[in-house]
Amino acid sequence: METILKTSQLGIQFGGHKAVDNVTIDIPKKHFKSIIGPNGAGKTTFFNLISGELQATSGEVFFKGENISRRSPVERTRLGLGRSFQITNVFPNLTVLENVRLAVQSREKIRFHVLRHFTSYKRITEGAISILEQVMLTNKLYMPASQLSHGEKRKLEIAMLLALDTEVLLLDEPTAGMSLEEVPAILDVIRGIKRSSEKTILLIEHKMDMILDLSDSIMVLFNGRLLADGTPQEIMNNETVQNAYLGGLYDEQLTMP
Ligand SMILES: Nc1ncnc2c1ncn2[C@@H]1O[C@H](COP(=O)(O)OP(=O)(O)OP(=O)(O)O)[C@@H](O)[C@H]1O
Repeated sequence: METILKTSQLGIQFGGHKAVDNVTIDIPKKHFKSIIGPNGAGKTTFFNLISGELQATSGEVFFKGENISRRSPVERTRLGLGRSFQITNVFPNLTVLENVRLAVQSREKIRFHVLRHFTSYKRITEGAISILEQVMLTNKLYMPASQLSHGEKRKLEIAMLLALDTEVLLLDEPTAGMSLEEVPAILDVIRGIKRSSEKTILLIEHKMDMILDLSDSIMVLFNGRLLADGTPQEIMNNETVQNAYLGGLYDEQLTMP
């Protein structure tokens, strides 16, 4: 399968600390890759280097063969790399539908570099509703965003990311801060996006059940370095990964209150 995203010896240093160190990966189109590793391993920093929030101090990022290492976050979004916090913030007093409609409108602006959009109100509303169907929020269309539960807010964030309609989605811990009861709903949403679309998805998560359920491949970061990259089966059976991360993770989960 054709490569859509590639990093080559990518790295960034903060002071003397290499937060991401020499990471080379190749992600095929329509692939689902999860990124795991202990706290502080460099996962979010790696996302920031891909999305352009941070400029690499070494190495390169390629999107569809083009070196995008010097491009801004907005330019990268325009090319097709979407990350949830790049989009307009959620407006708490606006309804769910109004928020997603604005996100659809902002896509038109990002795409066509224009300050005024000429797309019809009806088409934008229909687009927004179809995205809200995907994230299972159509029962909350007219609820102000501020009144949503935490889990529903994360669904709204995913909806606003989908509204950008980028080929690559970067999801950074979509279940963070959720109650255990809310997790299956987000899992269903992500599973649905994976099943029904042409998107390439990169997911940072700590919940191993979810990762194993969704991933085509998993990369493991440890101290900024790529410790392993392989199928879920290969990663689960990898002794180095077991020793460095998975063993500890399960101990942690077992001792959690
Ligand atoms: N802007 C920054 N300035 C200085 N240090 C930073 C900056 N961003 C990240 N770091 C450091 O880089 C390392 C990697 O952080 P990062 O947030 O990428 O880890 P992570 O794997 O996403 O962790 P977590 O699972 O806790 O979210 C950490 O030591 C962090 O303190």
